[in-house]
Amino acid sequence: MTAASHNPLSQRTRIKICGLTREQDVDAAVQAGADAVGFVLYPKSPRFVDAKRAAQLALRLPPFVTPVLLFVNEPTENVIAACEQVPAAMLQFHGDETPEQCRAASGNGARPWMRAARIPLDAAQPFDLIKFATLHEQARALLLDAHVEGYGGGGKAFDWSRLPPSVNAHLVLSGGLTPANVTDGIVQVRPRCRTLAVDVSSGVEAAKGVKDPEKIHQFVAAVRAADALLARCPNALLSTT
Ligand SMILES: O=C(O)c1ccccc1NCC(=O)[C@H](O)[C@H](O)COP(=O)(O)O
Repeated sequence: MTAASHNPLSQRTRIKICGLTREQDVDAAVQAGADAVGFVLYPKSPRFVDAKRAAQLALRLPPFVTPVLLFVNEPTENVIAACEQVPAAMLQFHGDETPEQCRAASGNGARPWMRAARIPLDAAQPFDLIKFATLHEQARALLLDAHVEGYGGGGKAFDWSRLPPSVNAHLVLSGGLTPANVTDGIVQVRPRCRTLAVDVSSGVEAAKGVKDPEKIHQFVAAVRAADALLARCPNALLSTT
C-alpha cells in the first residue's frame, strides 16, 4: 500500500502512554483507553524500571493493550533476556542502534519493534526522515521524537511542519505532546503517513515517572476529539498540509 492509497480520515489514532512505573498509572492508562503502555528499561532515566518490574506491571494489562519495552543502546543479550520476562511486548529502540542491531535484538524479526527517529529541535539541522525510514524499513513503526539530552522523555516538541508531505510508514508522533497540542499534531501529521499513533510521557505527569490520571484522561479525550474533527471536517486535513 502506498501512502497515497490510504484514507487518513477513516483512522482511529492509537495512543501510547509511556514511562509508567506504578500500578495505579497502568490502571489509569488502561481505563482511559490507551492502546499501548511503555516501560523505560534505560537505567539513566528517572522513569527506569527493570524487566522484572515491567513484567509485574504488564500483568495488569488486558488483552489488546500492548506493553512496549524501551531500550537505549542496550546489549542484544539483555534485550532478549528482558523479552523472555514480557513475552507480549513490542520493542522500542531509542538510542543509536543500527538497523542490524535492532533486527538482532528483536530476534531477527521474531518480535515487532519500532525505531525512534530523534529529530533536531534546531530547524537549521538537517534531518532526512525518508532516508531514516529507508534505513529502518524493517521497523514496524517510526516513533518521531524530539532530539533532547538524555535520548528522550524531554517534554519538548519538534517542528511538525518539517516532516515530508508523505512518508510511506506507520508513524508515532511523540515529543512534548500535551492535551493542549495533540489535536494540532494529529491534524498536521496524519495526512503525511500510512497510519498515526501518538505517544506521551511528560505531558501526562505530575512528576517524572508519576502519571496524573486526570491529564491522561484529558489527553485521550483530546485525541478522540481530533479523530472526530477529521471525520467531520476533511478540510482540516487540507488547511495544514
Ligand atoms: O521517557 C524517558 O525517560 C526516556 C528516556 C530515554 C529514552 C527515551 C525515553 N522515553 C521515550 C518515549 O517514548 C517518550 O514517551 C518520548 O520520548 C516522549 O516523551 P515526552 O516528550 O516526555 O512526552
